[in-house]
Amino acid sequence: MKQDLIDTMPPVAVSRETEARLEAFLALLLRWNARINLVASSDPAVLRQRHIADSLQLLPLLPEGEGPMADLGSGGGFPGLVLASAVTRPVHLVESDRRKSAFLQAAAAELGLSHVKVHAERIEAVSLPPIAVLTARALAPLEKMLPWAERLLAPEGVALFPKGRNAEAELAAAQPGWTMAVQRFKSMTDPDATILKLSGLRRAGA
Ligand SMILES: C[S@@+](CC[C@H](N)C(=O)[O-])C[C@H]1O[C@@H](n2cnc3c(N)ncnc32)[C@H](O)[C@@H]1O
Repeated sequence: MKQDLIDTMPPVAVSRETEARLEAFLALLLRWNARINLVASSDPAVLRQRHIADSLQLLPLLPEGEGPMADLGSGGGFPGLVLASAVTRPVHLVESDRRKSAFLQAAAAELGLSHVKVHAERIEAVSLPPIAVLTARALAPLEKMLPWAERLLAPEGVALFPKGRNAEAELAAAQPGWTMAVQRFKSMTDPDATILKLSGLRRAGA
């Protein structure tokens, strides 16, 4: 496994249009969160920092171009729907929980994000076009996600996985059986977190 040193994330600026979409998204999230459990906190300041800013920091790491993106286990829309508010490429959100996927569908419609497609099904079964950039936050250990990533990514595709303090342990556990290049980026929103950028993911010996 090729490993690169940690890079520091650049600050993320978004357009006024995206900011307005994110404010509308926040209002919708708070409304739905009163009925279904989408996020633990209902404090707008916490949601802006811990969820919206945390998701937006992936923006500068997206590969160039308009190749499709997929976010696995999107939950309340993090990071997938937040990123979709700032990009024009097709975005697939995969979320098997029916109530959460209904929220994602309603949010995409209300924000006018016609490039978003919500898949209310399990990652293991979902059928997607070859994916240029795959994201997943707080979903599963790397060991479990790599086979999903391998199945869904285009040959030149990259995966962006925000990870907590166990990032290195997860990498070590997942390493046997895979070749890939790994870049690490320090999270701007959580001093203990690292964003892993994986490319060239292949089964060892394949
Ligand atoms: C802990 S939540 C994280 C949600 C969001 N990514 C975030 O960071 O706030 C994990 C989400 O993944 C979904 N999920 C877990 N396993 C899944 C699977 N195999 N297929 C589809 N969705 C799955 C769950 O329903 C849940 O909404």
